[in-house]
Amino acid sequence: MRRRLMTPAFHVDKLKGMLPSFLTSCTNLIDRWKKLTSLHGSTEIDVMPEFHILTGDVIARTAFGSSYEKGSKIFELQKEQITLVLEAYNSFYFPGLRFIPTKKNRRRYKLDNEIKEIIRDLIRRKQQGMQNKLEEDLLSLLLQKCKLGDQFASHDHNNCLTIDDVIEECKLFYIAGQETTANLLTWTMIVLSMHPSWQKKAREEVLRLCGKETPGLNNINHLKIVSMIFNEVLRLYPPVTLLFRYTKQETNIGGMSIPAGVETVLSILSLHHDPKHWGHDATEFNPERFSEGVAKSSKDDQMAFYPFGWGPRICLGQNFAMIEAKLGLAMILQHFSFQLSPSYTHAPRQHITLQPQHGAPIILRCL
Ligand code: HEM
Repeated sequence: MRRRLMTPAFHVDKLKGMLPSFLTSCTNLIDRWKKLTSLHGSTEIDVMPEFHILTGDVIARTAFGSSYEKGSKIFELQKEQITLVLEAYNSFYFPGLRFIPTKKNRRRYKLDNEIKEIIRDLIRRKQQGMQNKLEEDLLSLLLQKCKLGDQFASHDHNNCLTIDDVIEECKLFYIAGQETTANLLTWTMIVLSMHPSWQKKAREEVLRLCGKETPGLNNINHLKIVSMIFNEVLRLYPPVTLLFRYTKQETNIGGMSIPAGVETVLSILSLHHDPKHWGHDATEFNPERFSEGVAKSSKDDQMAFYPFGWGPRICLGQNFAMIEAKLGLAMILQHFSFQLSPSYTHAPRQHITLQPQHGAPIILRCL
């Protein structure tokens, strides 16, 4: 039910309305990089944290509209919370530990309350503002789906979101949308630095379609080479490497019977690197394999490409992420050329998402 109510917020028409927010964040990134390169015409920079700033900024603006600064504060707190949760996950465990008021647990409760309080306050303000004019941000769109009656009730309603649902959705936008898209852009910069001929092809395409003008939805939709590159990066370095499914009832998959109550794991990473589907060059970067589209990309024409999952739980933010990534990369290619720093070490590691373990130091040159 939550998914059905959330889906319209990611409809292409709604994404069009969010374009100014995408462009503001991308322009801020380009301006920041221009300043950094202004003295010598070039500079070395770790692009991974840069893309975290970009994608966090995009989500804060698109999720919270005019209140994006408060939204950014939520994300900062959430980042701290995720770090604490991961620490707890990786440390010694005994039942009930999370209820003991240790220093870290107290900090986690405090963060949780603070986040919820800021979101409640944002919702209150939005609801007051919505009586005057409709905003196009995700929070406003979700609130239009809420018949909250008692504004701060958290009991279940039929066919609408409760205030607690809205809070959870706001948190999910950030968790699902920030790091994944930042990783896609980070790996793309790394791979295009390793393969300068593809960097050149991508830049030529962007300049042919957009010149030096700020790109819009019309021209980014025609970026074929850039799309092929993104697909190949998503195949080799999928930000989400595993999909989990729980069998509610006995299920048959490919002739194998799986009883109810079993947690199954699909390794997207293994599937994307399997020579059976991708041929002898499965581990190599070759965007040409996507030249006739995703459906014809694998050797045996069997669908073996699942960076956004599949089926009823497929990523809701897929179009959102691709618009953001295309705008960001197109603007970077318009303004900079780039190569890997000699200090770069290639070490992909899975840390929630697939990331370069030692960062992505890149030398940027202003064009
Ligand atoms: C390159 C970027 C991204 C990748 C690779 C990615 C990948 C995924 C994957 C693999 C899933 C799980 C699907 C499944 O279980 O079958 C997922 C779910 C989800 N993603 Fe994304 N995602 C990306 C960006 C985003 C963005 C930008 C947003 C929102 C702004 C977003 C929102 C969501 C949501 C809400 C779900 C949960 C859907 C549900 O449970 O029904 N994602 N994503």
